[in-house]
Amino acid sequence: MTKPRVLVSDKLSETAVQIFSDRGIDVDFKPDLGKDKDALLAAIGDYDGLAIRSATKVTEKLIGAADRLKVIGRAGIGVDNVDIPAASRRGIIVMNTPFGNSITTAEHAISLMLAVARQIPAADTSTRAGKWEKSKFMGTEITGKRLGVIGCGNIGSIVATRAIGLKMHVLAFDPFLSDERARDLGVEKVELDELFTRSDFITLHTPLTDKTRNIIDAGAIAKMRDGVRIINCARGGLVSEADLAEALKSGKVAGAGIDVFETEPATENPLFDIPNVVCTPHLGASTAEAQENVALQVAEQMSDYLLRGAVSNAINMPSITAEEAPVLKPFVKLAEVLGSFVGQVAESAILEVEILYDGMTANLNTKALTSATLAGLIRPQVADVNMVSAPIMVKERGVIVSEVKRDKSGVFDGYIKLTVKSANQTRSVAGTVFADGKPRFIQIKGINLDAEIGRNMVYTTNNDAPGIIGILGTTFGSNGVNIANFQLGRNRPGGDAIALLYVDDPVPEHVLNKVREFPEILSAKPLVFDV
Ligand SMILES: NC(=O)C1=CN([C@@H]2O[C@H](COP(=O)(O)OP(=O)(O)OC[C@H]3O[C@@H](n4cnc5c(N)ncnc54)[C@H](O)[C@@H]3O)[C@@H](O)[C@H]2O)C=CC1
Ligand SMILES: O=C(O)C(=O)COP(=O)(O)O
Repeated sequence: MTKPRVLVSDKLSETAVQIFSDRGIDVDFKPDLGKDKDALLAAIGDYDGLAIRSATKVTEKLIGAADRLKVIGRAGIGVDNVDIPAASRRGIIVMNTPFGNSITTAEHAISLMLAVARQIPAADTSTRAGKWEKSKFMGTEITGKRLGVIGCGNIGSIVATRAIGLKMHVLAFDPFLSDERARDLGVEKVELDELFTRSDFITLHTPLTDKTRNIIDAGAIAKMRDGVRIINCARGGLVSEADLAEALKSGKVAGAGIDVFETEPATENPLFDIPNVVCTPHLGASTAEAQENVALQVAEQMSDYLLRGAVSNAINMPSITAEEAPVLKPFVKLAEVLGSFVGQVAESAILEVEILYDGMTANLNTKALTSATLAGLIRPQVADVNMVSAPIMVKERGVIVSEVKRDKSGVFDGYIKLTVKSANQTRSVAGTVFADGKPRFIQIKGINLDAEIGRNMVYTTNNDAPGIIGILGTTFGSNGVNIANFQLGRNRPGGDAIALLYVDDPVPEHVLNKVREFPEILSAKPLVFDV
């Protein structure tokens, strides 16, 4: 295996570089490259992995030039700077480090809240200027005040518990916050409008999505208490800067603590000229501790993926642990082969896919196996597809996918059965992995068999009549096609029958046509499997 190559294009701790090198990965540490779009575009084609923070914008254009890229690792939480659908379509895994900087960011939100409440930056500047303006900087106490937390996930809940420690009453709005979790945290769960109308301070901790963009705008501010203070340590774009600036000028909003901006780096901004606004340059995650955490974690995760196929904290792919990866590998192969079989024989548009996990296969990572099945299924139509891109591509095509799990029901410890409904037919194929670690077909069209899977195969459907073995054996043999393995099956004597032949080399079309001339042979298809 050639050594994977990783580019670090943002200011990550050098711990990341050390870890990549120690794990045997070639690493280029170019912390300023992320800011230079053109240089990054020119360089990206040489790398298998890209490690970033928020300064590198991973656009569709960049992904289009990333011919070798397999993984993007975000040393941090927010991945709104990565075009995830574009990465998924190209089969590139996007992973983040969901906990490494959350305490640090929560602490920054609390710091900004206190700094705004007591106008510490302005008081500092004034004092250093020799003004001693004691009465100008009258503050507000936070004890007993209501803090509204919008988004009560990792960071929001840390902020909430810290604020409770500071004797604040916390109101939380988060559509995914359960009553039980709210009780455990000691917060009052409320709807957004109630949070707006009752809070003295409001802090934002949601990701930036189409739903959360401008969650605080003029309309939201109008519902708030006069003199409310707003803290944004999550993402610029959650708060309309123009509307906030107006509300600060009118006095409706008494102060704001802003770490993140609609456009970053923010060198000019409508908020900069307004007093009672405390600004920091996206420092939420910037502590030595957090930066060590996220650098270490992202480098370990990316190395595990590039070297061992383990997937953790991926946004666009189910997790696969390093221990699980080798166990799962033959079943991933089996799943791909099952999908590939149907994908190669299907003649009309696929409408529905059902994957049945029987016995021990139901206890494996079926999400990953389903992704592999889908990749095999659509690879005959879209060559450049893998476990990351297959689910999104299948979804884009409107195909309904379902998974069924059940206890062991037959002679095998477990097997996978794929049933695919297309416009004019329903097809099914089942397989398992034998003790030798190799996948086998055990059923096709409901007909039992035990077929070894080779790279080149021929699949025929035929009438159950005498002489089929002779027809296939003689026609192939007289045309120089060597058969490695031959499997026959039928649903009942004289009924539907199939044959599956594992051949040494691809069978030329003119030889298949000769086979097709026999009236007993209903169809003959060449198949290729990546085994
Ligand atoms: N300033 C900085 O340097 C940093 C900023 N961040 C930002 O903080 C954000 C939150 O991080 P975590 O708490 O770790 O994420 P998380 O995923 O644990 O929590 C986000 C919460 O927001 C909730 N949410 C989603 N849509 C919502 C909506 N419409 N209204 C209310 N709640 C909604 C989710 O249910 C979830 O509980 C990140 O997405 C990132 O953008 C994160 C780290 C550092
Ligand atoms: O982790 C996040 O979401 C952050 O916003 C931190 O950003 P940064 O890594 O400091 O550029």
